Amino acid sequence: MCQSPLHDFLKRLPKCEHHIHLEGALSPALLFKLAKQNSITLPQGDPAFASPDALLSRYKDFTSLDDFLQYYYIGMSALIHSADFEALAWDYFQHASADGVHHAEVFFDPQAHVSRDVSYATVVTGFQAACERAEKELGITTILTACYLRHLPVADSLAMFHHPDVQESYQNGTVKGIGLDSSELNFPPNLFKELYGKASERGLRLTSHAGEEGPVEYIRDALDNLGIERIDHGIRLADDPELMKEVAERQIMLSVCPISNVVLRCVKSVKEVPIRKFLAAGVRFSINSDDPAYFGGYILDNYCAVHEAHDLSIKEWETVCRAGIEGSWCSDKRKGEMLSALRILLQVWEGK
Ligand SMILES: Nc1ncnc2[nH]cnc12
Ligand SMILES: [Zn+2]
Repeated sequence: MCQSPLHDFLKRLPKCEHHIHLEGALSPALLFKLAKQNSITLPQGDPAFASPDALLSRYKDFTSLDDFLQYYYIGMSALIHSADFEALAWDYFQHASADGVHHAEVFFDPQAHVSRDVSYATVVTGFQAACERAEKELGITTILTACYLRHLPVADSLAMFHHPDVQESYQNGTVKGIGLDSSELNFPPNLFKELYGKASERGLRLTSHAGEEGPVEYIRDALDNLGIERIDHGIRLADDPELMKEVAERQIMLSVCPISNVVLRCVKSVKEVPIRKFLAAGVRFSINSDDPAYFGGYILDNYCAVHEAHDLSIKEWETVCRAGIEGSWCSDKRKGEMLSALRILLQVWEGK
């Protein structure tokens, strides 16, 4: 818990999370439990896999995005049955609820499972069950977004997109958007122009990681060639004031992940995340956890870290919270409910 007098206020803000990879919510404890249940052998040669505690310690030492990703993909090897995916997502939703999340737009990586012979239907059935439970038991509304892996050949992403089960999930609305993730450097967004064109024709929501480890030119590329309506991370946007102005004018939201940026060494500290530049330029952004089980912080930890580093006023927190609600892909009715919750919180807080 942070020491700020605003901790309770930050916790009670009606938060929307837009950047959380469900596979990144796999704690070492759950990973080891599922690996045992499913008779999966974890890498013997790496001392990090000696125990859940050893793995947690290794997570404190990531040197780059790719260094993290090797553990992220190994971790997934423990996920086999629908019930495993459901347990994973349910674990995340419970954390999210405790942190004051009202609406969560969650990523998953279909290619990383299908390549291990775990079917798309198995993955989606499990995640969807947890989403339904989150709405019923925790009042959290959800949207599932399928991310495509940019380190794999483009043809793989197209084959996945056209798979009948994937098309069915887009048709019936179980999965509403697509994203692009994994290793960023040397995999510019324009490689995936055809994929995004097809997704746009299908009426899907479009987002992409850009400007995390990669340069600001990848953000321009993703906007121009993929037609994205949201930018995941996007911290390099501050390197190009003209583009920053355009993103602000077009009301394109960034899903910023401050603790992730520090842990993966994209910045030296949360102070270096350009929160104040974005606020000054009118760039809309939300604050998110990315891969909470790997980076040691869920969404509220990220809010607290931003507060500690940038000392936002109540008015500025209102701006951030409102941008997150308005930039969500849920219905206007749902946005209205969250905006009322924000209004009520602000009234109560002013009266204190
Ligand atoms: N931070 C991140 N960047 C790119 N791909 C990811 N997949 C999971 N987390 C990621
Ligand atoms: Zn991410």
